[in-house]
Amino acid sequence: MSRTLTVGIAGLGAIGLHLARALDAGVEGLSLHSVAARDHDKARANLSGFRKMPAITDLAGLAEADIVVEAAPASIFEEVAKAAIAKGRIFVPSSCGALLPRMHLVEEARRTGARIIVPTGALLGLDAVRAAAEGDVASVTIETRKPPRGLVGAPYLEQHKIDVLAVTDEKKLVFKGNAFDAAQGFPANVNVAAALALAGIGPRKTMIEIWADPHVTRNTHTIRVEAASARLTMTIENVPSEENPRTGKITPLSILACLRGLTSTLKVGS
Ligand SMILES: NC(=O)C1=CN([C@@H]2O[C@H](COP(=O)(O)OP(=O)(O)OC[C@H]3O[C@@H](n4cnc5c(N)ncnc54)[C@H](OP(=O)(O)O)[C@@H]3O)[C@@H](O)[C@H]2O)C=CC1
Ligand SMILES: O=C([O-])CC(=O)C(=O)O
Repeated sequence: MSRTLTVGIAGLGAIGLHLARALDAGVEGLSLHSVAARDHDKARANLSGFRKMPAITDLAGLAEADIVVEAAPASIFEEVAKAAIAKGRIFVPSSCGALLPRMHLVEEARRTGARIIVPTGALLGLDAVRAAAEGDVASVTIETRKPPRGLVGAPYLEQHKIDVLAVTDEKKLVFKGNAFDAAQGFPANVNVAAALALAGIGPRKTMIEIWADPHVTRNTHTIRVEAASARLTMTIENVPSEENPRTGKITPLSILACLRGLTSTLKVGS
């Protein structure tokens, strides 16, 4: 019989709170152990209806759990990651764009026996991309189209004085480049490109276009892969979450599915 794995969650926002609720409702093989939040009073209020109250801890305290899920702003990614990896835990990052310039954490995990498991998150088809990348891949591209409010606040837009809220008529290409640069310029908007890059041919070769599109209501991502084994064209249209329009509602569900796969007897997909 496999044992129950405990879960700690950093951040109780669009991803973290939904995931915490799902775990509290009961998932075989998993138990919610602790959460870290910026505002503990708000966290206590959010957790008040829970069947079993998790500990409210600081970021380092999360590493007492077997699995640490990071669901917080990218700015605190390293603190969460380092503590979990130092203790040899399973680290599941949401802000996976923040992993790209910190690949030394993978080396550190190798040393401590930790695992870093990047969930598919708001994207799709990473099983097929990983499979294709076991063979020869000529190109991987992603086109991201979001309602303008889903891009507000990105440092790249501020640096280039692009006011996405003024995009009300024609859709506008606001960024074209590689996934590494996109993750720096849009740390809260294109984690999907980082996950795709890690699944496939890496952040410098994975190319992305980001469009502010007033005609879409959903965060829409289209992946195209040209490989020796297959040609992939896949689109996901994510319903933005109420709490954070940058984040698709599918993201906490994807992380839950990922966590379930860590303990389930029957696992589907690679
Ligand atoms: N991999 C993927 O496919 C996706 C990744 N993401 C990424 O996941 C991350 C989380 O997204 P989302 O849940 O939408 O973000 P939210 O902004 O909704 O939630 C983040 C939470 O973190 C909390 N927080 C802020 N500072 C700290 C701190 N020092 N310690 C503990 N908690 C803190 C915030 O609290 P407060 O509100 O009180 O400040 C908030 O509750 C983001 O980096 C986002 O870009 C999002 C979508 C898809
Ligand atoms: O990748 C992200 O950070 C979020 C995103 O695009 C989505 O939720 O569709």
